Amino acid sequence: MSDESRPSPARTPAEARTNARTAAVVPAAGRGVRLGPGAPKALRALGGTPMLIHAVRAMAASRAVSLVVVVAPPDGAAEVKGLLDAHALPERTDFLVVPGGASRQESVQLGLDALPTDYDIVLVHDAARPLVPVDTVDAVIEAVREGAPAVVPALPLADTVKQVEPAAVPGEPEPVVATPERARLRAVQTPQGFDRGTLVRAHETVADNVTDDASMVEQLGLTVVVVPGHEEAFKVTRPLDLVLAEAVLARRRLNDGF
Ligand SMILES: Nc1ccn([C@@H]2O[C@H](COP(=O)(O)OP(=O)(O)OP(=O)(O)O)[C@@H](O)[C@H]2O)c(=O)n1
Ligand SMILES: C[C@](O)(CO)[C@H](O)COP(=O)(O)O
Repeated sequence: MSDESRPSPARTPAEARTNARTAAVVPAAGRGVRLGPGAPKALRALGGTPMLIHAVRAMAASRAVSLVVVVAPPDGAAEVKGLLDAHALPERTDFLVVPGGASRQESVQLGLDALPTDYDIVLVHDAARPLVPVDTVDAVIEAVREGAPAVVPALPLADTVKQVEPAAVPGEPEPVVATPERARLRAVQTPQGFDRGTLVRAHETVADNVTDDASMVEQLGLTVVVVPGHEEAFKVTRPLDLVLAEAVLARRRLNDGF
């Protein structure tokens, strides 16, 4: 039998993923209680543009991402659709908007339910991380394409971390019970990337209210791998984070000359 007529060997899952289509689910349904009173966090302005639009653009900046599913505040789907219509995305990128749920896990699940069948790689990206650079997005996708079932971008920690016994009475000093070895700790960011079947199974299996999708995959007993995260992929959680995000954006605009 000549080489040409020989049937090609069965493809491994990793090979099958080389040409897989990639979608990003962007949970944006949170209130942003820690940021303080105001509109839902994802709709608050950063550099004059809603944080959510920055996050969606960050996903669409990757040439590999052809669909972004935005999970809107439960009563804000129409408003979010209007915002996305008003802020152009690259022509290659479609978007869908679905209403979110009461927890982050529920919101991600609702986003996954809306995904068309022909997407095999899924990114989950917090709307609250509006400034993640495209190189980080691409590194996550590349690691999933190469065969990892779950990939997280992460950074080493700058602070020492203590494990404490939470105080019985709020405000009382908390006793330290352990100091984990810092060199082995990482602060995890998004987008987290998944083989779609793995993420769907994780959400079907793990019923707790988990805020980190990759940890659900860990609970299935599968290996999650880390790629380098980026300082600018930080999560806007508290008021000072918004000040920092404005400063990062202003520096980018200065560097880009607009
Ligand atoms: N019911 C929820 C809760 C959170 N999220 C999203 O999950 C991401 C990460 O959550 P976090 O930063 O904790 O946002 P909030 O839950 O809004 O913050 P807080 O706990 O301060 O209210 C955010 O993009 C948020 O919009 C969501 O889609 N649905
Ligand atoms: C997914 C995440 O951003 C990874 O750091 C984080 O777990 C979200 O947690 P939050 O409590 O919803 O902020």
